[in-house]
This record gives sequence, C-alpha cells and structure tokens, in this order.
Amino acid sequence: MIQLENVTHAYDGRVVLNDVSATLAERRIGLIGANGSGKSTLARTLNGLVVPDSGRVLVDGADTREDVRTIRRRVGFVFSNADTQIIMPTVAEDVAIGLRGNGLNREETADLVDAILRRHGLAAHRDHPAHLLSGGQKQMLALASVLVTEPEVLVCDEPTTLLDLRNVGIVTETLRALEQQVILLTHHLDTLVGFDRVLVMDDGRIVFDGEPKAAISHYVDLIGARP
Ligand SMILES: Nc1ncnc2c1ncn2[C@@H]1O[C@H](COP(=O)(O)OP(=O)(O)OP(=O)(O)O)[C@@H](O)[C@H]1O
Repeated sequence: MIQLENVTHAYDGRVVLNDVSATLAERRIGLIGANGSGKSTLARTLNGLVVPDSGRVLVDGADTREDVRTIRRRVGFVFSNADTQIIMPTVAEDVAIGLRGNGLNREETADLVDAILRRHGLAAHRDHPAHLLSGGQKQMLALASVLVTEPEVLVCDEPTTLLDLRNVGIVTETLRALEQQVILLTHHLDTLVGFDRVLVMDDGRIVFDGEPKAAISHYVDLIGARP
C-alpha cells in the first residue's frame, strides 16, 4: 500500500504538487488530468524518482526519502517513451539486466528471460537489436524488463501514448491481466474501464477521486469549462 501524506513539490519555485494526500490500496488505479497538472511528478514520487520538498510518501510503511533501494524493488516504473527505458543492445539482454545481482546463474537467468519474452509476445525477437523493434514491441519490452523484477506495484506513465490503436489494446490487455497493483497515468480514457478507482488531478491537486465513469465525467467537465 502506498500513502501520500501532504506531498508538496515545486520546480524552480513553481508548485506542481500542492499538499496531496491519498492512500493507494486498490488493485487498479487510474490517474488522469490535463497536461502539466502534475500526474507524472506525482507518479515519480511513488518510487522515489522524485522526493517531495515536503510531506512524505510511504510504500508499505517505508519512506521514499530513506529507503529508496527497497522501494524501487517494490514499485516498478514504466515510462511513456520506451526508448528512454531500453538500455541494452538486444531484447534478451535488456530483460536480463533487471535480474542482475539476484543470485541466479546464467541458465536460470536465460530461462526466466525466455519465459517473460514468450509471455509478452517477444520470443521471436530474443536476439534482435532492441532499437529495431516497432513502437508497440518496444513498449512491451519496457514492460517485460520491469515485470521480470517482479515488482509488487507497477506505475505506468502513459504507456500507450505513442502507440497505434492495436498496440494500445495489447498493452491495455497486458496491464489488465497482471496480478500486481497497477497505477496507470493515461490520456486514453477508455483504458480505465473496469478500474477500481480513478484520481483526477488539476493544478497540482487531486480534485476528484472515485469510480472511473464519474471521474472521467468530472475531468471532461473540467476541461470543457476551460476558456
Ligand atoms: N524536471 C522538471 N523541471 C522543471 N519543471 C518540470 C519538471 N518536470 C515537470 N515540470 C513541470 O511541472 C509541471 C507538471 O508536470 P508533470 O509532468 O508532472 O505533469 P503531467 O500532468 O504529467 O503532464 P502531461 O500530461 O503533459 O504528461 C509542468 O508544468 C512541467 O513543465
């Protein structure tokens, strides 16, 4: 469970998170809001990528300010642009890098890598250069490389933004089927169908917190009311 307690954060003196408090316990949580409303910054506080100026973020009671290594293992993060996340030359190497240092031998590592590549439709691309994959395949690789580390929570920052409609569907279905808690930031509002809870952000605050339909309707009204 993740708890945000009076989280405030500013960039260059401009407040982008303004006294945000929330307890994130549901399995499927969406986070929506206009560009620049603070979603990514909030998401980045959840695994210590951003440490708030004041307030605190607790992951199963551990403070992101103090225990970032443990928290990074528990909370995986997937970025919208997979190119920024793929770091190794080949597909298999990129997945394997996440397993480094966990005591597995080469064979065990290869077995795990192969299993996760099969699960995410990438087995045929095992030894291909990662940068030659299609946009959708790259996003699946980024997802696979995080999931192989078995995080308890997966934070996905607009993982479908750069994808065509078919790949939006594939990534959405993959996220839907995961065991772990998923916190999904998205502008693709229909990917939130069936979610337990959706938070709407505006100007650094959570301005609505409820079931998807009501949250989306609140967001649409909010945007509609803008000059
Ligand atoms: N590293 C940074 N340095 C300075 N300003 C930043 C930084 N990251 C974000 N910002 C600013 O903080 C504000 C909130 O940005 P953030 O990315 O959290 O919003 P967002 O809701 O995720 O937006 P989008 O939907 O466009 O991704 C924006 O005005 C952005 O320009």
